[in-house]
Amino acid sequence: MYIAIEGIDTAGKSTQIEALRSLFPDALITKEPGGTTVGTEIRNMVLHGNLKSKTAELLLFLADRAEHTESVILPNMNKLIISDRSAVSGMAYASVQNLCDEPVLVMLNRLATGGTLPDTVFILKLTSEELSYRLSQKEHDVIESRGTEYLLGIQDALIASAYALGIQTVVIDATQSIDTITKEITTFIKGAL
Ligand SMILES: Nc1ncnc2c1ncn2[C@@H]1O[C@H](COP(=O)(O)OP(=O)(O)OP(=O)(O)O)[C@@H](O)[C@H]1O
Ligand SMILES: Cc1cn([C@H]2C[C@H](O)[C@@H](COP(=O)(O)O)O2)c(=O)[nH]c1=O
Repeated sequence: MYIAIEGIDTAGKSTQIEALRSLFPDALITKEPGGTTVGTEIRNMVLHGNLKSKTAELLLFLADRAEHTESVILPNMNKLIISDRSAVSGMAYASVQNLCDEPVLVMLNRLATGGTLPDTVFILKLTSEELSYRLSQKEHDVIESRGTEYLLGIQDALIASAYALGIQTVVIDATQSIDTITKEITTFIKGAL
């Protein structure tokens, strides 16, 4: 089973992934962008570089996804795969840039993944207040520096994108305690395994 934890920046994805790592020791834990050696370079280029072109940004995330699918996801399809982000983020973050229509984004993400998409995504949903607070507690990368309103728009787009890709979606209130969220995700995974 292939699942992804989704949510806007600071929603609590990495925190949940670390909890799931100890609860599911045999699972393959990975992430996008940066789940491969090449992907780490792409991640640095996009998030900490000086890209001018939004189209180049989209294509680099797609390149990361193609490399990640071929070298991490496909060889481990016999395991429980838990990924921090997926094509759902790819669709959602790109959709607010107005570079191309939704069907084109679906097509590009299907090309990058060869159609291998998560079986289920868990979308951690933040309130505006909690997002502002969590962002105020950290240094911002290129995308986080685009601000709260921008990220809240992406949060809506995450749900729409999972639907457009036909992926089963569980939306979780990310302002709940860390343990409550972990239990919600764990109960679902155990029921599906
Ligand atoms: N349920 C929670 N309640 C309160 N604080 C939380 C919760 N989950 C995570 N946090 C805190 O919010 C911050 C962001 O969490 P985390 O790094 O897990 O988010 P993320 O979604 O992986 O972020 P990013 O996408 O920016 O890497 C951290 O300081 C973390 O301790
Ligand atoms: C996969 C993907 C990600 N992004 C954005 C989302 C975040 O702002 C960063 C990744 O940072 P994180 O610490 O791993 O959350 O990149 C994007 O714009 N497009 C994508 O396809």
